[in-house]
Amino acid sequence: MGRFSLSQDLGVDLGTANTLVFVKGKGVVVREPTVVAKNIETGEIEAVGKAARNMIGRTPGNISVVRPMKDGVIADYETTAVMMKYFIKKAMSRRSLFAKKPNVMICVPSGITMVEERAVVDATKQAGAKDAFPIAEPFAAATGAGLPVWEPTGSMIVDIGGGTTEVAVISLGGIVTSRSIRTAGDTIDDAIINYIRKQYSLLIGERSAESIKMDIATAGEVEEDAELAIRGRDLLTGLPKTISVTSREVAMALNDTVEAIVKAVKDTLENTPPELAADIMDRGIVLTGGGSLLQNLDNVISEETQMPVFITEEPLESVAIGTGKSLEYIQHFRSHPNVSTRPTV
Ligand SMILES: Nc1ncnc2c1ncn2[C@@H]1O[C@H](COP(=O)(O)OP(=O)(O)OP(=O)(O)O)[C@@H](O)[C@H]1O
Repeated sequence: MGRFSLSQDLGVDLGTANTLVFVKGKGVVVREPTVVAKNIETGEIEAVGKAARNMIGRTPGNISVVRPMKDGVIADYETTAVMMKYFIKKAMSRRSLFAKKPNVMICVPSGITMVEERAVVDATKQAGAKDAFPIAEPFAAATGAGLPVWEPTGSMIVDIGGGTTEVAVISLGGIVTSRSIRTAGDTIDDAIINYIRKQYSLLIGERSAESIKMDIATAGEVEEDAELAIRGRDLLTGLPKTISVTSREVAMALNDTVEAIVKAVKDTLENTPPELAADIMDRGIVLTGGGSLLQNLDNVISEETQMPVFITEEPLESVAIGTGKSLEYIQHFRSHPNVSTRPTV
């Protein structure tokens, strides 16, 4: 198997919520929110990543904070390219900035269209890559989670990110069957915002919704009810107001979203050839992505599918690690169109 040996090749997880950069030989060196703050009047970039995220909902009129990725694909091309350039530069050591441009393995949702994939490849090159190699996100996630993706055994991965949930069964270096739905962490935040608006006539920001999700939200039945005070703007009086929400009511608000994720898993299992389904029964389903940290979601998936379910050790990093690791097998990918990696022209 031919190997790429350029030392500064990179793996990039260009996510809807977070962008991570993996440097060969070093591991994940950049973990930043996929957020950019722009000055609307001058068009200049004011902040990128964490600094920009801290500005969400707190900007004056001339600054706009944008999330250039939506549902796993590029929503704002120029901003994505500028942001990636910044992250790639940050990831590379100063010495290597003068060396050759890096090859970049970049993950894309498995349900991506050719046009959307082309945009990712072009943006990566615009950001400074010599060449860009797209890799299907669930394949990268499974590789990063340490599953035996190249072996003749069925591995099932469920990667729940910010914008997409990717479910795939992998065997012999290829995706045997998969589902990609645009329901994930962001959908949960939106469901929380909508619930609080309807129930309490209170408008809360996306960061408040995310803290509700991380602190008290649960999938399925709630055993121990928890409460959280939350601030927003009263839609009736227009004034700031604090209310208290419970995990039980939030769990109800999330029912549809959780159901959609469970359905994607079940649909994929239904399409899985019996031998591979037997392997998955033995080895279990592996969850990755930040969304897999929603409390009790692993148990709900396990109950609904009657399969063992495990959350990987570093759910937020699996895709980036897998993307980086896969750089070594680039030639292999070229002969596996199912993995979605093809050489770019
Ligand atoms: N403890 C937690 N509980 C629930 N959700 C969480 C937790 N931690 C992170 N998340 C959610 O995980 C999501 C981000 O996950 P991740 O970084 O894997 O996604 P991404 O790769 O950016 O998105 P995508 O793969 O869809 O493009 C966000 O929606 C975030 O709110």
